[in-house]
Amino acid sequence: MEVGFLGLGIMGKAMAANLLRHGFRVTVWNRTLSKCDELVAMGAAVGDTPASVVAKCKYTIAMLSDPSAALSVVFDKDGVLEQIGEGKGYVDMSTVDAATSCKISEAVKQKGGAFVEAPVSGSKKPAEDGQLVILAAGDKALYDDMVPAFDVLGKKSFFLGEMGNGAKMKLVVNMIMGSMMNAFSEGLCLADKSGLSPQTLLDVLDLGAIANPMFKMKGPSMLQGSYNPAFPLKHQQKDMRLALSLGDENAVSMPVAAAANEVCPRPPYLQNITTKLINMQLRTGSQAFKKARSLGLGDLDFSAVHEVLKGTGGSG
Ligand SMILES: NC(=O)C1=CN([C@@H]2O[C@H](COP(=O)(O)OP(=O)(O)OC[C@H]3O[C@@H](n4cnc5c(N)ncnc54)[C@H](OP(=O)(O)O)[C@@H]3O)[C@@H](O)[C@H]2O)C=CC1
Ligand SMILES: O=CC(=O)O
Repeated sequence: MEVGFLGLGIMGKAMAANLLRHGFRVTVWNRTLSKCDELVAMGAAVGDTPASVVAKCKYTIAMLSDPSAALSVVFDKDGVLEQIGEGKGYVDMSTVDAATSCKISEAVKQKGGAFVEAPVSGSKKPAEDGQLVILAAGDKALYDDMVPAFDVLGKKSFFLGEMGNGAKMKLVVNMIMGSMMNAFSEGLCLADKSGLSPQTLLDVLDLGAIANPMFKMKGPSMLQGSYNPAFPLKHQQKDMRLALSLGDENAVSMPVAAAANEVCPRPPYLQNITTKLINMQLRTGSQAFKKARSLGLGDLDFSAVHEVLKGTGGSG
């Protein structure tokens, strides 16, 4: 099977390499073209532009940073839309909001092509190991065509129905993950400040009902203040922002997610007012992931939010 692959960041590079290792013929493109070299050494071909990749390949996958990148690669000059058409499929695996997926879907369909959104759960290591969880929605026939590729990239694919459901599911998952990371970081700080060994806390957590791969993998490096990026903090902050916006759209109050993002001590005059007002303050106020980005930590792993929560990153 031949596929195009647009976007060779942390995830895209690992995913394209995996496809190559499993015998797929892959044509890659990346905005910074030099990042294609490693894939070429593994046997990939290179396209000069997204349009040229789509012209060559029946199926093209994208793995890009955010909604603006996803839209740019489709709609800008030399973009996907210039060559998509009858008999071709486009699969965007980036984490974006449902509105972005729907906009791309409509444009691709108008040109006669098929579109599937397929964001993934799982980070750099699962991408390298083909252990992602794929959250797809949209054109079912294209989804079925892509199953051989999804089987290489992931351990399980979900087809979630209408366009936008993949994006929404991914944002719900990452909203939970971002809140958990904040709670975890606070727990490490609390253990430390109250005279307990944070390492012993990790051991205790790992044996109990809330043991999970994220605590196990990130905990030891957080204790060392080491944040080599697997999932960049700037992307987690984007996901919190998009998830909170999804909450707003659906009138779902999410005080935990909002509070987990918050870093400013609440001023006393706000402490006794209604939950609704507090939520407004949290959503418009300084937030932990935002604060971390503003301190220049956006390219580190998202666990670097720990620096803000423990105060060394300079809390607001
Ligand atoms: N890392 C992770 O653990 C996971 C990430 N995700 C999601 O997957 C997506 C990719 O993540 P990841 O690989 O970590 O991100 P990276 O930041 O490592 O890579 C981002 C990619 O997007 C490209 N890009 C950014 N802006 C533009 C633009 N305007 N036009 C064209 N290309 C652009 C970059 O190109 P260039 O090299 O030129 O900068 C790069 O190829 C994100 O949506 C993220 O939220 C999902 C699950 C896990
Ligand atoms: O989006 C990030 C992940 O780890 O999943």
